[in-house]
Amino acid sequence: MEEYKIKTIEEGLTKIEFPEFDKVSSDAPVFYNPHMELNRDLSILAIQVFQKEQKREINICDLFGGSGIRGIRYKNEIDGVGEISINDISETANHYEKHNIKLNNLEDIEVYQHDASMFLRMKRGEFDVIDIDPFGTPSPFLDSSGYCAKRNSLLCVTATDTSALCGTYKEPCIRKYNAKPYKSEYCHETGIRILAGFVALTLSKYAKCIDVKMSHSTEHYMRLYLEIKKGSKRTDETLNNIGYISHCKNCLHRQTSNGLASSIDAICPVCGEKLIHAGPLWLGPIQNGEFIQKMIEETENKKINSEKEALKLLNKCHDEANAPATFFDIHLICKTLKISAPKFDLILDELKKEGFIAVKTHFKPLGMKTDASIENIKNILIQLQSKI
Ligand SMILES: C[S@@+](CC[C@H](N)C(=O)[O-])C[C@H]1O[C@@H](n2cnc3c(N)ncnc32)[C@H](O)[C@@H]1O
Ligand SMILES: [Zn+2]
Repeated sequence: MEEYKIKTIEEGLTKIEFPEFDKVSSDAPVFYNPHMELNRDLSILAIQVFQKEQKREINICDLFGGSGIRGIRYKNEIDGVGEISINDISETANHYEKHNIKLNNLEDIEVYQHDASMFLRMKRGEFDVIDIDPFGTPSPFLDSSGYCAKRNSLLCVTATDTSALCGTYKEPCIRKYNAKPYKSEYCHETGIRILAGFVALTLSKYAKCIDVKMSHSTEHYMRLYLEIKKGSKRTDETLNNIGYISHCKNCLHRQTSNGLASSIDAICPVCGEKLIHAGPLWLGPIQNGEFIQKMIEETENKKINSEKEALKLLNKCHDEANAPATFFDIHLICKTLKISAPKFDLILDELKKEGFIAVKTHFKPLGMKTDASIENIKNILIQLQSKI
């Protein structure tokens, strides 16, 4: 093994060492990204909540180990964990994973060197939690995850190819997720829904289906926490959540249509312009309020460095749980109306007074989720503007 200058970091209760590098990149001898600490902290909360709900010891697979930080933190910081399997295709990564297990005095962690898909194929039904954290897209590993995942298990999925999911260019999204994206003001939500839809469709061939417990889009990545259920009838039912979002870029109206091959309106019912479609994607819930509330409460029991940021995100995701798909960008609507934006909280209050759901979203600082129509929203903005 080559001699490297070693860097030591601490996350939660865990200490990790790996070869120092100048820039976070897949070229580093062993990959470590400090910007993913929030992702790892939230994973600890989500897996702990899952373990408590299951009321049993859980075995976890850290499929793309890198320095081993996830698997090692999961063993060190989550109660009720049995065996951990850390896998990575890189021999250097394996070396540091073993080193870091010793550094933290841990037992019941095995290190493997396999291609991720091969590993999942070999270990069918052995894991209660599978954590997929690859470079870029998780797409090539989802089929074997579907094959491996057992009934009532948790699948945690990271995607860092956000430009594909958000539709900066549509071809990569079609290639990787077999879905057409659209780069609207709410494209990060469309991206999460495309990812969830692709997982649901991929797993369905194994008669497995998803129940989204929590999801978020943060900085350069998206993350999903999915409880996996089994059964063909159940899977058929959840596939009713697959559909399309249609958007009018003239008046900003949007609508959803469930079903893979259902008929979709071509023309905006508000202004008569042509609608643009994104999908197939997941139109079912992408936040579970009860699960997220338990994650919020779990922060009391854990030492996480990102606590403030984690709580801010979790509270917003919690409030989004009962809101409909997509959100409105207040600045963009005001721009089309050629008025200045009233205070955000005033807009939310006014919509709520009129009986609508109106909440902020973690996706965008001035994003608003509501069941009000674009016409309702515009009327309220004009009324509030006239009072300024
Ligand atoms: C994004 S890093 C993992 C980071 C780690 N989970 C963390 O939180 O720090 C991706 C890792 O996957 C490994 N890898 C790449 N292709 C793989 C494959 N086909 N099968 C298994 N591991 C792979 C790389 O060696 C790298 O360590
Ligand atoms: Zn329109």
